[in-house]
Amino acid sequence: MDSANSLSVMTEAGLETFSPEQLKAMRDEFQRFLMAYRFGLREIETKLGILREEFQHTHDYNPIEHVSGRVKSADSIVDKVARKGVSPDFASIRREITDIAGVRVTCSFATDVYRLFDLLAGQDDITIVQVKDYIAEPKPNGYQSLHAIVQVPVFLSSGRVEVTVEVQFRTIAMDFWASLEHKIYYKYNGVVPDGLLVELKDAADSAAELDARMERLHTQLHPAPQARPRTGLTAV
Ligand SMILES: Nc1nc2c(ncn2[C@@H]2O[C@H](COP(=O)(O)OP(=O)(O)OP(=O)(O)O)[C@@H](O)[C@H]2O)c(=O)[nH]1
Ligand SMILES: Nc1ncnc2c1ncn2[C@@H]1O[C@H](COP(=O)(O)OP(=O)(O)OP(=O)(O)O)[C@@H](O)[C@H]1O
Repeated sequence: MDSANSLSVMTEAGLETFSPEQLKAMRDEFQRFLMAYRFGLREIETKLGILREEFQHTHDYNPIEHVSGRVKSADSIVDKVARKGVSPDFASIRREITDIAGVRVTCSFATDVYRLFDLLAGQDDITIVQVKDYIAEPKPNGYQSLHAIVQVPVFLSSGRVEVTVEVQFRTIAMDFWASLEHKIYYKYNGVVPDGLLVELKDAADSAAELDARMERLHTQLHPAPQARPRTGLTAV
């Protein structure tokens, strides 16, 4: 073994030494593991892009303000594996860490949040693993969003794999609040002073009120479409 380039690591089995070839194989396996998540992310982004474009064309209305996606960094995965006490093997990480690929869909109105969720969830290649509705039941700190853990098929040269993706649906106001709260949480290392927590909860309530007002105004501008007289024509 080329001891100059080998690496010794203390594992549960004791001190283990890895050769350069073994290290390269581990790196390749990790890259392949992450690659599937990149493809899964792309599939979901494509589905959302299609819904957005088709909705604009058919209804002259765009329910999506913004879509952002990310694959968790290696450091962030390692941190989360340690924090949650997940066994450090690919099968366990795949099963337990469900937000390695994540997409955030920002809509103008809460009705669009649910509409988008229904349109994505209703697609027959999408499997819904879990839904958390923090809009119907906000977190105690005021956080609101609709979270869905979904699986989407990706076709690799080795065959079909189901990739898990976390999709967060929220309004602009919810997103504004969440990004500020995230910054505050990190600035105070998770120990936010009580006064700030109260202000944040108050701001979340104001954001929810603003959402409700904007939705009411929007409904006046765009009343729910009336049923059209039947013409015998079928729209595609
Ligand atoms: N800013 C902000 N983001 C949140 C909050 N709660 C959840 N999120 C976001 O939503 C993600 C998943 O949250 P949950 O669906 O509640 O998942 P969980 O059960 O807490 O599991 P984790 O993925 O371990 O956080 C987080 O990684 C954040 O991106 C919150 O209070 N503030
Ligand atoms: N589903 C998602 N879609 C898009 N962006 C996300 C999603 N989840 C988190 N992010 C963003 O990705 C960035 C990196 O986050 P990271 O993956 O390190 O941690 P996290 O998911 O926020 O938290 P945790 O590791 O505790 O689950 C942050 O700016 C975060 O807001």
